[in-house]
Amino acid sequence: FHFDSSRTVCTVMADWGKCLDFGVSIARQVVLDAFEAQKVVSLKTSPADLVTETDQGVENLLISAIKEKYPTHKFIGEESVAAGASPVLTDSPTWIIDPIDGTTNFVHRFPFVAISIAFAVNKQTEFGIVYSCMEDKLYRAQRGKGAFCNDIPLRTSGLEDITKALVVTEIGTERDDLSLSTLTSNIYRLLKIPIHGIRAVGTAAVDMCLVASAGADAYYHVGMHCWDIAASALIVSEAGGVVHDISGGKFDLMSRRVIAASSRTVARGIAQVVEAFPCERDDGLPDADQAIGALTQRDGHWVSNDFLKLPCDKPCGIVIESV
Ligand SMILES: O=P(O)(O)O[C@H]1[C@H](O)[C@@H](O)[C@@H](O)[C@@H](O)[C@@H]1O
Ligand SMILES: [Mg+2]
Ligand SMILES: [Mg+2]
Repeated sequence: FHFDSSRTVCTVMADWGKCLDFGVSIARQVVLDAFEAQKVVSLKTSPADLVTETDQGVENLLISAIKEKYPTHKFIGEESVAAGASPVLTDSPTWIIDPIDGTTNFVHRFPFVAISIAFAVNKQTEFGIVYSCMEDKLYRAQRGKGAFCNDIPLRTSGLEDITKALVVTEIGTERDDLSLSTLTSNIYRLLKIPIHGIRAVGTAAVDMCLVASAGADAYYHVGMHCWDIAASALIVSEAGGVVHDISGGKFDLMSRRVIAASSRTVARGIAQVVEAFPCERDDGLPDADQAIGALTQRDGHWVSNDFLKLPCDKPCGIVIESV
C-alpha cells in the first residue's frame, strides 16, 4: 500500500479551509447555544476531568462532516478515545480533534472555550485551527505558510529575557499528591526567577494561541493530551515561536509534555526550573524516564527487569553498560 502523502496533502489543502470553516461554523453554534444551558456533566479520569453531552455531540458532528469528504482518513478525538478508540498516531492522514477544550470553563460558564482541530500526515501536522468560541477568534496555521487570527498575521513577542516573561500554564485534572506538589513547586521556582507572572486560562489551546499572538511569552504543561495542543503547537511555530519538550529537548506530540515559547532562551529558562511528573503517553508507549526507571543494577550492569515494549511491539531487553 503506497500512500501518496503529497497528493493527499495537496488535495486536502486545496479545500481544507472551506471544509473546516463549514465544520467549525456548525460546531461554534452548538457550543454557543449550549453555553448558557444546564449541562449534564460526567467524570472521566478524576473528579476534575469533566465531559458533557456537548463535547460528545460536537466531536461526532465534526468527525461525520470530515468523514463525508475524506472517508479513508483516521481520527484521534478526545471523546472517541475516552470511549475506547485507539489514540496511536500513524503515518495515515489523521484529524486530531478536541471538540471542547476548556470543558470545566464551559460547565462553569467561564468564557474561555475552544474547538481545536489539527490535520497530520506522516505524523507531521500540516494545518490546524483553534476557534476560541466566546472571543470569536479563529486562529489558524498551515505548515510553512504562517499563522493568523481572524486572517491577521500572528507573531510571538520574541522575548529573550525570562525575567520579563508572562507565562501561562494549566492546573490540569490530576489531584494526586505527586502531580500537585510537582505542579505547585514548578510555579514557585518560576516565580522566584523572577518572572512577571503566571496565568491559567483553562484551555491549553487558547493558552498556546496567546503565546502565538504575543499575549503571553510562554506556555508549559505536563499532563495535557495531543488533542489539546496539536493545532496550537503548529500555530505557535508558524508565528515564529519555539515548541519543545518540558526538558528543553525535542517536542513529542504524544508525550503529554510541552514548552511553547517566544524564543529558545525563554524555553531553556523554563526547562531549567520545571520538573515533570510521570504520566502515561497518549500512545501508551514507554517514555525515556519510564524506560530508565524499568532498569535495575545487577553485577555492575544496568539491566531491564522486564521486557520493554518498543514501537515494533516486540519485547526486547536492553543492557546499558554505563549511565
Ligand atoms: O477541557 P479539556 O478538553 O478536557 O482539556 C483541558 C484539560 O482537561 C485540562 O487538564 C487542562 O490541561 C486544560 O488545559 C485542557 O485544555
Ligand atoms: Mg482539551
Ligand atoms: Mg476537550
